[in-house]
Amino acid sequence: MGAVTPDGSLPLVRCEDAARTYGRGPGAVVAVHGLTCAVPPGARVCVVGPSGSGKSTLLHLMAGLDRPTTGRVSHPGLGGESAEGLARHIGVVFQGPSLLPPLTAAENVALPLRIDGVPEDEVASRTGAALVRLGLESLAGRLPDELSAGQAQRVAVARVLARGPALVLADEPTGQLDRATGRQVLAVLLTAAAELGAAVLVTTHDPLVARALDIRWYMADGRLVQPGGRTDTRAGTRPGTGQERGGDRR
Ligand SMILES: Nc1ncnc2c1ncn2[C@@H]1O[C@H](COP(=O)(O)OP(=O)(O)OP(=O)(O)O)[C@@H](O)[C@H]1O
Repeated sequence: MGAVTPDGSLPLVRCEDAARTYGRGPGAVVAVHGLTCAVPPGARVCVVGPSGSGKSTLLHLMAGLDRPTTGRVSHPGLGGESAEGLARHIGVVFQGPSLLPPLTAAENVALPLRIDGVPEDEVASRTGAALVRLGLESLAGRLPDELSAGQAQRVAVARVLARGPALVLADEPTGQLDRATGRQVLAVLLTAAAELGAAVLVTTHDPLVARALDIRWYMADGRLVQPGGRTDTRAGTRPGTGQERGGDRR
């Protein structure tokens, strides 16, 4: 547990001097250098930076999919640190195709709920609601092969949102879509997350995507930097302020 965010709530995720190095010895790559940052409930954060700047590594650390080599990543606002507990509270949207090919769109959305042991009538209602929220009800019976890339990505978003996460982490969710489709997918993601009260953190290279979010963190060479290029040793968030970097960070 740790300090609260400016509005008094515990951050959903907090990185304290978290670093991740891949490999050892002379070939080691420091993907992120001691990052300190936090995402409070309901925040809409964009992590912007060029390819290789460490955005995905940061997202994986926040999701609990990877561990920092040094420093700490914690989830004080999510009431538990186990991997299983985190998976229920954090939804991850990946860049590329992530649907299971033999399952229909609806079955893909329902699968994590079934794995969670949700009763079957509730699986049906939550799946239906998620598909409607993403405008996919007419595509519920289609297989992934029968969907466009944008439709498939919307199903992936529906699958994440059906579990009712407190935090959605989206790694370049529009990276493989054309610009118009990408914007549409991002818009429905943000609207649906807002309806559910979920915080969102999106990584992107695309300044247009970044503009759709309230808070922008910039990364370069594994560090959080200010837009002008200075290293930002701590990034924090106050939801809805449109700030470029944090004020009170922890
Ligand atoms: N599994 C790995 N093994 C070795 N190096 C890695 C590994 N994953 C990432 N890296 C390196 O870590 C650095 C940061 O990579 P990361 O994928 O986090 O950047 P990114 O900003 O998300 O890039 P992109 O926008 O291209 O996805 C890069 O130099 C990358 O080559």
